[in-house]
Amino acid sequence: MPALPAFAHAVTERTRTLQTRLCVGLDPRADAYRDTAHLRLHTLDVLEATAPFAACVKPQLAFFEALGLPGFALLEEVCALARTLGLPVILDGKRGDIGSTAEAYARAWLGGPHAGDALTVNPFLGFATLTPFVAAARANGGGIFVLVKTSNPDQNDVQGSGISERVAVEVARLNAEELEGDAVDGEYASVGAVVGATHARDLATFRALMPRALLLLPGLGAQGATAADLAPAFHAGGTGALASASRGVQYANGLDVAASVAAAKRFRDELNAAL
Ligand SMILES: O=c1ccn([C@@H]2O[C@H](COP(=O)(O)O)[C@@H](O)[C@H]2O)c(=O)[nH]1
Repeated sequence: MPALPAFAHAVTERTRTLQTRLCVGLDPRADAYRDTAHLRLHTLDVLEATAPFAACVKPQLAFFEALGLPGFALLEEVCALARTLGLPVILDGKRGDIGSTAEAYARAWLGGPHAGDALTVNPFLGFATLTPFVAAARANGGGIFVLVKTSNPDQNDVQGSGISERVAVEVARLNAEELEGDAVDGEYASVGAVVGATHARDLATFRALMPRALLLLPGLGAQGATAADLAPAFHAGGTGALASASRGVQYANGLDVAASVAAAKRFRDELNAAL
């Protein structure tokens, strides 16, 4: 059997060791701060203070890109601090394009100077768009999370009528190709899937369709999803999924970092209680 992908293994180990299934999202919005220096300090503070309750961290690239060069510098700092804290980094960029451009995105975000351990990927251009991302993830011991069924209510406009299920089957195919042989409980391949925590009734279906995929479940907190509904996304032993909250942690009570810590701890505890 090939070596376990480092990203999936690291997340699963951290889940087991720290007993947390929470992914802390960082969406540093410029209008919440006096200036970029203030944004930088608060974002790094939130990351450091909430790390003990987190299985991983998910910076939303849009908020860093919106800051221009200082945003890229901050992203590097976030990734470096996360590594120091032992936190795997999922970059939420939702990239995807025709082959040559997808290759450049994959080089940039899964191997370049601002690289994370994993990246969210949009399959809308067709499954071939996934190829460079899958190759980069496998080569670097990283991961990707393919958008299967996003958390927003209007996803159905595009993802309904069986589209999400088709993408899920492709994710499962890629993972079966990677991890040959019988499934071993608690082992996951490089290709994960985004399934909104807001779709509680569909979680069991997507869990079954993609047995070797880590599921990233955004929508906890601000979008109304609650930890109590998420048990079907997990395997026995409580592995296989990461529930993500961004505003609900970073801005739990304005810019009060103690409130961010309390929120992260509460989400962690609620997720554990739901299993
Ligand atoms: O289906 C998806 C995929 C990604 N997101 C991103 O997650 C966070 C959610 O923020 P909250 O403050 O926890 O609502 C944000 O960066 C989204 O772009 C998502 O919401 N849904």
